[in-house]
Amino acid sequence: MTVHFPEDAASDPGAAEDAATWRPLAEAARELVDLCVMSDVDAEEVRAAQADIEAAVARLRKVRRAQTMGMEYLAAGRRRPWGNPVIGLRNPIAPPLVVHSDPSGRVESDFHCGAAYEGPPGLVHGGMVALILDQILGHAVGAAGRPGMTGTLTLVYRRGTPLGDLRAEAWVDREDGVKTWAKARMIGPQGVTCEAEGVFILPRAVRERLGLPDGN
Ligand SMILES: CC(C)(COP(=O)(O)OP(=O)(O)OC[C@H]1O[C@@H](n2cnc3c(N)ncnc32)[C@H](O)[C@@H]1OP(=O)(O)O)[C@@H](O)C(=O)NCCC(=O)NCCSC(=O)Cc1ccccc1
Repeated sequence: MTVHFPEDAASDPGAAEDAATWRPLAEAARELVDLCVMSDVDAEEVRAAQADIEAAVARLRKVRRAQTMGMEYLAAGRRRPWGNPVIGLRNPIAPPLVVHSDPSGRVESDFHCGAAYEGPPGLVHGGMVALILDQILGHAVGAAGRPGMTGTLTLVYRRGTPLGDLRAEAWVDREDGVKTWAKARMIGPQGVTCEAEGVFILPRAVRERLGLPDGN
């Protein structure tokens, strides 16, 4: 089974222009998220900032899309994962990761997790670690031409993942019929912090739509 879905740039000619408009907004909002946690200004400054944010929100909500970006672009046969919470360039809660991949399914990303992702003091929340590893496992199977949904995700937290600069790596381990196993690891300054394995399956409904025989 080899399935390739259209890549953003090739099938989405307006993407660069739209990204130039929206990316800076998300970057500003990301810094805002960080400062909601880290700022130490006085109460008067906080209230003034709140009024500024409310003014920006009033501008942005003048026009709201009818459905999410994922759904809208899927209907047009394209992909624009800009709302994705790990890689989405329009999503302020995404670090965001820039993921590099090759056709064998090896993927890697160097990224930064700041104070907004803190779980235990000084450490990245374990759910965030799982989120990031799940995402890059998905990239690995997709890059290898075997995209799918996570069926089972297994995580082993070896040591705490410190906030700051991090690296995530993933690769395809094996495949059997419609199932693909991929492995991933999170790496901090002291080495591997978490190892993950995912079983990815292209849902039956999609297999049937694409005319893919089960088990091949
Ligand atoms: C699609 C599936 C997982 C499986 O359904 P169907 O296609 O109907 O399965 P079918 O019954 O045809 O069995 C076929 C074979 O598979 C086996 N098998 C079955 N289930 C499991 C299992 N759970 N785990 C392991 N194996 C399982 C089953 O035994 C059989 O094996 P066999 O051939 O006999 O050896 C469905 O339950 C589902 O949609 N779950 C929700 C998934 C979801 O929401 N995930 C989170 C969102 S994704 C995300 O966020 C990450 C991401 C980020 C970026 C990019 C990409 C991804």
